[in-house]
Amino acid sequence: MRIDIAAVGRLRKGPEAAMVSDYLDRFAKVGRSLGLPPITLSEVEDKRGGGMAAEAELLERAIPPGAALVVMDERGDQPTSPEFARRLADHRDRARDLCFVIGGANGLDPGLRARADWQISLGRMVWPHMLVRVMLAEQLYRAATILAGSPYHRD
Ligand SMILES: C[S@@+](CC[C@H](N)C(=O)[O-])C[C@H]1O[C@@H](n2cnc3c(N)ncnc32)[C@H](O)[C@@H]1O
Repeated sequence: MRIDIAAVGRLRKGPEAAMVSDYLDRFAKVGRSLGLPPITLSEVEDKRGGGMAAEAELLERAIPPGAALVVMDERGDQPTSPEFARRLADHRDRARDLCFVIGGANGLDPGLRARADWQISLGRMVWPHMLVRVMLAEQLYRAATILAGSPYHRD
């Protein structure tokens, strides 16, 4: 199994980048004993201003073939953290690759959203995509701690 995050835009050095890196490191440490691989983050950038369609093409290239596609979108499902953890474990148990996709300032191409296996919302409000990276990385770490039975998550 592999787990990827494909995101539009380059995250410069700063607090968000530090938090993403910290949560992904923590995920890798906890995940090791759970059979969860370290997460790979790929950033895509369309410098020619081609909008959502051009970004979708770049994202498609970053999504590993055959991976279950999970798009982050405010219109999606709102799983609880334990439900999210179960879904992660389910993919691990079926050895299915997983790729989370985060759009840029324009949002995600409707075609990409339509072909997603799962659309996850972090609430109905729209968040800046850099914060969505932090929140997703934290939820992945939280999911790993739930699967490990550690007390980080409290219902
Ligand atoms: C600034 S938002 C783009 C908003 C854009 N106006 C739209 O209508 O989609 C950038 C990206 O962050 C993610 N995002 C923003 N808010 C979110 C939320 N509440 N839940 C899940 N993902 C969110 C989505 O992937 C979105 O494409």
